[in-house]
This record gives sequence, structure tokens and C-alpha cells, in this order.
Amino acid sequence: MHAYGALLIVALSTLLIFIYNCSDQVLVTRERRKAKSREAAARQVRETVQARERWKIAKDIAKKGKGGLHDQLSRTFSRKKSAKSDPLKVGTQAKRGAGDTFLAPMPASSNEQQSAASNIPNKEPTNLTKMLNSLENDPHSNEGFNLQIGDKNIKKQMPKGKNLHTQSQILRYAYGQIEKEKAQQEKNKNLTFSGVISMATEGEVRTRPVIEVAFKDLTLTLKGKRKHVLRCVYGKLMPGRVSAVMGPSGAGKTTFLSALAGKARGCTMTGSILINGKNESIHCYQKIIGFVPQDDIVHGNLTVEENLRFSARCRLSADMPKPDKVLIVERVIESLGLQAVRDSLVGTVEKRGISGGQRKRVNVGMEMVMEPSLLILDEPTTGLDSASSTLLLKALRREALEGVNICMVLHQPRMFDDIVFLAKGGLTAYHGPVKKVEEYFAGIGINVPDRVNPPDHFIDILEGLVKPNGNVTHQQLPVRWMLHNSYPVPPDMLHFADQIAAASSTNTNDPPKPAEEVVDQSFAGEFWEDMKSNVQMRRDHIEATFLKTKDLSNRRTPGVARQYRYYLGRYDL
Ligand SMILES: Nc1ncnc2c1ncn2[C@@H]1O[C@H](COP(=O)(O)OP(=O)(O)OP(=O)(O)O)[C@@H](O)[C@H]1O
Repeated sequence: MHAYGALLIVALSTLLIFIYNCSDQVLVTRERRKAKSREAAARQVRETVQARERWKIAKDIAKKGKGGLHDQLSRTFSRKKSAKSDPLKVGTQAKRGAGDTFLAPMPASSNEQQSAASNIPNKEPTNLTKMLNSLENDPHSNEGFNLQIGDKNIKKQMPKGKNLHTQSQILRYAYGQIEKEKAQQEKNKNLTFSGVISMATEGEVRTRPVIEVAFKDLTLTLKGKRKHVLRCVYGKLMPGRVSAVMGPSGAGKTTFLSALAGKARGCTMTGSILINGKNESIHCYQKIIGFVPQDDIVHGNLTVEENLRFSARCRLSADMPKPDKVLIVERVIESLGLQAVRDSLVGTVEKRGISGGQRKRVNVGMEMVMEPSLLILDEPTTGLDSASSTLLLKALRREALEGVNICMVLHQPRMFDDIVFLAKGGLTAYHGPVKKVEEYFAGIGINVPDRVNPPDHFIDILEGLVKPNGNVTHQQLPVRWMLHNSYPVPPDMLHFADQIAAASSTNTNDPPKPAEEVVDQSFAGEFWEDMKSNVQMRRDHIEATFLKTKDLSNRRTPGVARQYRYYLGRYDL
């Protein structure tokens, strides 16, 4: 009996060791098979596209040939006909009958032109096109994208997932769509921004709900410490535009993004954030807000594709067909240039995976695949080389073309529409279109020297590294912005307003007073305040994690049980 038991244990252990050692091999083989089927699908789609191209060229040639023959015959017949019809001296064009088929093409009368035009389907510009035209002409216009959250058209505009079941069918569908989009892009190269959108909207492009974020007198104060980390911020982030937040280190850029995303912890927030003009909590839209923090959000033990697919399956609408989810993931892989490493493990500290730059792109991709309406990114290009950051910014630009509102902290000044300059203390020094930033600073006497990048120069001034010329001091810049926009100036900053007024009248410059008085506290008082702020921070965290807010995003994501199933079935397509 004992011998049998021991034998059974040994057999089971051997089996387990065998399974453990073979599991890697099984997974590798499975990955290889998947890669093969993907390559086959891509090849098939490419061949179809090439065949279609060849067919189009042949059709054009045939058409030209037919046109030549048609013209020749037309000339012959029209000579005979005109000789016959000359005596009748038909001044105006007679009605064309069946026998006139071979008549040479004649200039159509205006009536005919009109009727011909009326036969062409009348392509009225869509709402999105109209809006983008107006946005191009007036970037400050309050007219946003017209599609609102809760719009019933959103579902209608979704691409039909078709009844695709097998992996190769789904992949062929995804690659086919991507090839189509590439061809469209190639065609649209010379079009303007609104031209591209109008082409896109006339096709079968899905439109996302839009989020416009306006903030008024937004102030964040550290609980217990009464220190402002963000102060009196006014402005608006528009859908379809890329906004960059810039400023010196410690100015409060990350804090600003966290406040926008509803993730600011340990702070008391005053002022208001309006979503699409309504005073609603940003938490109600969490399902359609993407947030890429500075730290990694990727799973090191999954491959690039698995990470993206897992995020898409858990965060896209549960009603969306699987092929459409695959298409979205493929599109993101393509636009972030991750094709070459799609099957590579992301990696952990112990196990080396993809490079740091690729990892950063996967982080961004994790949020792009959930098709956000508001995408917030904290330094997405940090650590990337120039080519990779250009690629990433281009991918984000394409997202903006779909109406996504993008706001990110950037250090490299390029490829964005609006800019927010934060000065130390979380105060705004400028917020508006990038085109007008130089004009604004020149208006207050700050000119950019030759061969210096304007945003770099302004950040150096805000940091206090470069002294601005004239009577301006870097501490005055936020108050100058408040006065420029007639925003109320906080009482403890009024002396800056007085300095500015005095400087403009007498050209004198008083030494700046300290912005905030430092209150000396006893050890016991400091200890008590620290304790209080720690408890409040914990309470904030628990509230944010466990308290449910009303969802207004109009997206029904899979429940926890289903997400867990996706997690367990990570190798499933
Ligand atoms: N919850 C918090 N608790 C304590 N201090 C905080 C908190 N949030 C923000 N701060 C402080 O606010 C200031 C601004 O921080 P933030 O991370 O927003 O700066 P930043 O502009 O993003 O800087 P960097 O460019 O260096 O990342 C810092 O001094 C930071 O210590």
C-alpha cells in the first residue's frame, strides 16, 4: 500500500515537473502559430490590395482606350450629323434622343449642368466637418464637436463587427480595414486638417463622444499644510486639440493633470471643473478618460500584444464585437510602431524585455486602445529618442483628429495646438493657442532672442534662470496673466498688481515681498497637522477606491467576473 502511494506521488510529481517544463514550450509554439496565422492574414490582405490596384489600373487604361475610340466615332458621326442638321440651323441644343449616343461631347447648358449636379449625390458637409472648419478659422470658438455623451448615434456609427469567428477571419478583417485607412491617408496627404476629417467622416469612421473640460479658479491645497499646489487656474481644454502643459520642475504640472483626471489625493479642491459646460464630477466619465502616469502601467509578464488586448477587452464597451476590438488593437500597434515587438515580453526587473522607449509607447497604447475621449499623459515622451517621440506625437495627433481631447506634460516644444504655462506655486502664466504665446509675452515686454526656442525661453524665465528684460520679474508673470484676462487676483498677491501698475506708470521696481508668509509652528503642532493630513489622505484613497459615482460615460464595460475570465484566458484571441 505504502509502495503504491509513494509510486503515485512520484508519478504525480514527475507529471507536474513535465507540465511545468513544457508549459513554456507550449506557449512558444502557440505564439509561433498565432504569428504565422497573422502573417498569412496580412499577406492575403496585401495581395488583395495589390490585385485591386492592378485591376483599377487596368480599368483606367481600358477606359482611356474606350474614350479614344468613343471620341473617334463621335467625331465621324457628328460630322455627318452636323452636315445634315446645318440647314435647320439649330441654335440651341436639341433634346438628345437614343440616336444621339455617339454625338461628340458638347458643353452642357446651365440647366443640364444643374440637373447633372442634382443627380450627383449632394455631399453636404457633416457636422464634424463644419465644426472643424470653424475651429480652423477660430480656434477659440465655443462650438465644440456636436456629438455629445449619451448621443444615440454613437452606436449606429460603430463599424459592424460582421459575423467573424475564426482567428484568421478576424485578422483579415482588421488588416483589411487598416490597409483601407492607409490608402485613404495616402489620398488625403495634401488635404487640410478639416479636409482629412471631412473625408474620414464621409467614410465609415466611428465618432467618439466628446469631452470639453473647462476649469474656473481651480485651486488645490494640501490638506493639513495649507500649502497651495495649484492656484487660480482658469481655462478650457477643447476636443480635437492637443494641449501641452509646460513649466519649471515642481510647478504643479502633474498635480494639474491629476486634478483633471479626478486623481488628486490628499488635497482640498476649490473652484470648479465643468464637463461639456455642466457642473458634473469628472468621476462620472472615468470610463472614457485615459490617464498615462509617469510610472509604468504595463504588466511585465505579458507580451506587448497581450497587454494591449487585455486593456482593450476590459475597458472597451462590452457590446463591441471582438473583431472591432482586435482592429483597434492592431491600429494602435501599427500607429505606435510596435509591430516588431508585438510578441515580445514587456519584461520586469528580473527578466529583460523590450527597450525603455518601446515600454513607454506600450504604456500610451494601453490607454489608446480603450478609445478615450479625454486622454491625459504625464511626460509621455520623456526618455524617448527624437524619432520615437515624433512617432508617438504623430499617433496622438491622429487620435486628436478623431475628436479626442489630449492634454499632456511635455518638455519638447512641438506638435501641439494649445499651451498651458505653469509658474511655481501652480499659477498660470499663459494658457491659449501656441501661435499666440509669443505675441502675448512680447506684449508684456518679453522678447525671445534669436535662435532660442520660445517655450524653452519662457520656461527659463519662469524658473528664474533667465532674467526678463525691462521691468518684468518672473514672480509677476501669473498676476500679469490674471490682469490680462480680468481674473480676480488673490489678496496675498495684490502687491504684485501694485508693482505692475507702478512699473507701468513710474518705471520703478519695488523689491518683491514674499508671496506667502511662513508660519512657524511648534513640534507638537506640526506633528498633529502631519497626522491629520495622513489620515485624510487615507480616507481620500478609500473613498476613491470603494465609493461608486454615477456613470455618465454611456459605456458599459465588462464586469469584474468577465475581466477576471479575460485575465485567466490571456492567450485567447
Ligand atoms: N499629495 C501631495 N502631497 C505632498 N506634496 C504634494 C502633493 N501633490 C503635490 N505636491 C507638491 O506639489 C509640488 C508640485 O508637484 P508636481 O509633481 O505637480 O510638480 P511637476 O511640475 O509635475 O514637477 P516635475 O516636472 O518635476 O515632475 C511639489 O512640490 C510636490 O511636492
